[in-house]
Amino acid sequence: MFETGLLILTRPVPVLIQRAQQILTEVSDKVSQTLYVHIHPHNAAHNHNAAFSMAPLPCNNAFRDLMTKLYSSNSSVCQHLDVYVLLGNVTNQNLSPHLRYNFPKPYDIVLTDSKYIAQENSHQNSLFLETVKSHFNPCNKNVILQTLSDIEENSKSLAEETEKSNEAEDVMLKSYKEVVMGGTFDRIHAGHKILLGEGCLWAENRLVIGVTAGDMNRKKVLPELISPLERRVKDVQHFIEVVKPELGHWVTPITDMYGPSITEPGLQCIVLSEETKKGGEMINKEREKKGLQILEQQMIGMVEDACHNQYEEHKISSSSGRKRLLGTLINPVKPNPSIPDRPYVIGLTGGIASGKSALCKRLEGLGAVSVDCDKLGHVAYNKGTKAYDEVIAAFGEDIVAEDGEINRKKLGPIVFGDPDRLKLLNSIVWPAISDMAKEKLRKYSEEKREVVVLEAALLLEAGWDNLVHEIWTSIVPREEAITRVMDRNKLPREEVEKRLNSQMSNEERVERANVVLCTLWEYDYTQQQVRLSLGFLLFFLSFSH
Ligand SMILES: CC(=O)SCCNC(=O)CCNC(=O)[C@H](O)C(C)(C)COP(=O)(O)OP(=O)(O)OC[C@H]1O[C@@H](n2cnc3c(N)ncnc32)[C@H](O)[C@@H]1OP(=O)(O)O
Repeated sequence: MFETGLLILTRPVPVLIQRAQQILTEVSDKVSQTLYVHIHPHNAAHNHNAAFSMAPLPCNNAFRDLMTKLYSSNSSVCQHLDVYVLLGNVTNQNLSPHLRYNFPKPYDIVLTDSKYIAQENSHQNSLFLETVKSHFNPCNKNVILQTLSDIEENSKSLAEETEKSNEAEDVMLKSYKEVVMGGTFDRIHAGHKILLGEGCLWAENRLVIGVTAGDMNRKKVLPELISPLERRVKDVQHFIEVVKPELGHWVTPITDMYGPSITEPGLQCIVLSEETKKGGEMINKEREKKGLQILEQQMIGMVEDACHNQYEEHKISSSSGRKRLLGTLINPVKPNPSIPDRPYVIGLTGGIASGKSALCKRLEGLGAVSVDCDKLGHVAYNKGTKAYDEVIAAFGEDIVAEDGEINRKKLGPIVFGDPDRLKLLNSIVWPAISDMAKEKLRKYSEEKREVVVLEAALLLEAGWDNLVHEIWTSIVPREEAITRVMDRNKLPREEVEKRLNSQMSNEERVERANVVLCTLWEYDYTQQQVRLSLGFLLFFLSFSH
C-alpha cells in the first residue's frame, strides 16, 4: 500500500465516466491516503510515444460529468482516499507553458491506464516516469509506475457510441474572468470538491470564495462541531492550489450572504447549488442597485450520499459529517496521572437540560456506574452540615423553608442572574460536593468497578477535570434547552436564560471534550451514539490492563 498516488487516465472521457467507480476501487487497493488524478487527452496519449507531455483537455459538459463521477465515486467506494481531480490542463484556451503541479505531498506511485506503458518494457516506462516527474512535483525518490487493468475491455462499443453522441452535442463551456461562490466548507467533502472544481473550471483569472463565519453558522446542524474558520479557509485555499495552481484566488470570511459578491466589480459569474439559488437572485439585485455587472449563474446539482443512514441527509453534506463525529473521540485523551487507572472515570458534563441524566442511565444500562453531582449538590447543604450554616450565613434566614431545610426554589432565583452571588454559593457548595464525589469514587474503586460516570453540569467550571480520565459533553441547541427547562422546571423564559447564561457555552465545552453526544434526535439515535462511545472505550480499556 502507498500513501500518495498520481493517477494518469488516458482513455476517452465517456469511457472514464462509465468506469470511474471501477478505477477508483482498483486504485484504493494500492493507495491509502491521497490521490491526484490527471486526465490526459487520449489523442495525445495515442501518439505511440511513451513520453508524457502536458496537453489541453476540452472543458465541456462531458468533463464536468467525469469530475462529478470521480468525486461521487470517491465518496461511495473509497472514502478513505482524499481525491483531487487536477484541472490545470482543462481549458478551451491555449495551455500555459508554465503549468506545473506542486503537490503538498510527494507521490509514491504513478498509476495509469495508458496502453503504451507495458510492464515488461523498462525503457518506455522510465521515459514515461521521467517526463511525468517534470510536470508533477514532488515525488518520492523511489516512485514506481504501474498500469491499471484494461478498463476498455467490453466497453469499446460503449466508448464509440458515447463519443459519437458527445461529439454531436458537447459544446465547449464558456469561461469567465472572475467567478464567485460561497459556503461553509466544513471538512471538505466530495460535494465541496465538485462545487470548488466547477468554480475552478469556470474561472480564467480569479476565483473568489466567501467562507461563512460567526452568526451565519449558528442555525446549522451541530454548529459547535464546525471546524474553526481559519482551518476552513485554509482547506479551500489548499484545494484550489492543488487542482489549478495557476488560478488566482481570494478566500475570505463572510458574515452575511453577500460578502464580496456585491463589492467586486470584476466578477462575472456565480456558482450556485439548489440551496443557494435564492441567494444568487438577491446578490444580483444588490449588484444592480450598485450599478455592477449582473452575474451569470451556473448551477450544480446535489450529489447523493451513497453511505447515508436513516438519520442523515440523502445528499453528501457537512451536517452528516458532523453527525458522524458524535460518540467518537474528537480530541485525544491526555493521561491523568493524579488518579488511579481504575475505575476509569468519564466526566459527563453539559449545559442545563442537555440530557446528561438520560445519557447516564443509558450508560448504566450498558454496564457503567455513575455519580450524580447534581443530587450530591442537593444533599451537600442538608440541615446539620457545615455547608448548611455557611449558606445561611451568606444568603440569610429568608432562604430557610418551614422544615428547616434550605429552600432551593428561593435560592435559585437569587443566584442565577447575579454572578457574584452564584460564585459565593459555588465556593461553599462545590468543595462539599467534591468530597462526597471522591468518597463515592473510592467506594467504586473498592468494588473494582471498571467504568464510572461522574455526571456534573459544571465539571469544567469547577475544575474537576482532574478527577476524571476523559471528558464527554452532551449538547443541545440553546432554543431546545430553553424549551426543555421551561417545560421541566415550569420557569419563565427569562429565568431559564439567566441560568443558561451563567454556564459555559456549548462551544467552550466541545473544545475541551474528548467525546460529544447530542440528545436532540430520536431515542435510537442517542442510543447509537452511547453504544459507539462506550463500546470504543471498553475496547480501548481491554488492551490497557
Ligand atoms: C460542579 C458541579 O457540576 S456540581 C452539580 C451542580 N450543582 C451545583 O453547582 C451546586 C449549586 N447549585 C445549587 O445549589 C442549585 O442548583 C440551586 C440552588 C442553584 C438551584 O436549585 P434548583 O432550582 O433545584 O435547580 P437544580 O439543582 O435542579 O439545577 C437545575 C439546573 O441548574 C444548573 N445549575 C445547577 N447549579 C448551577 C450552578 N452552580 N451554576 C450554573 N448552573 C447551575 C444545572 O445545569 C441544572 O440543570 P441540569 O440538571 O439539567 O444540568
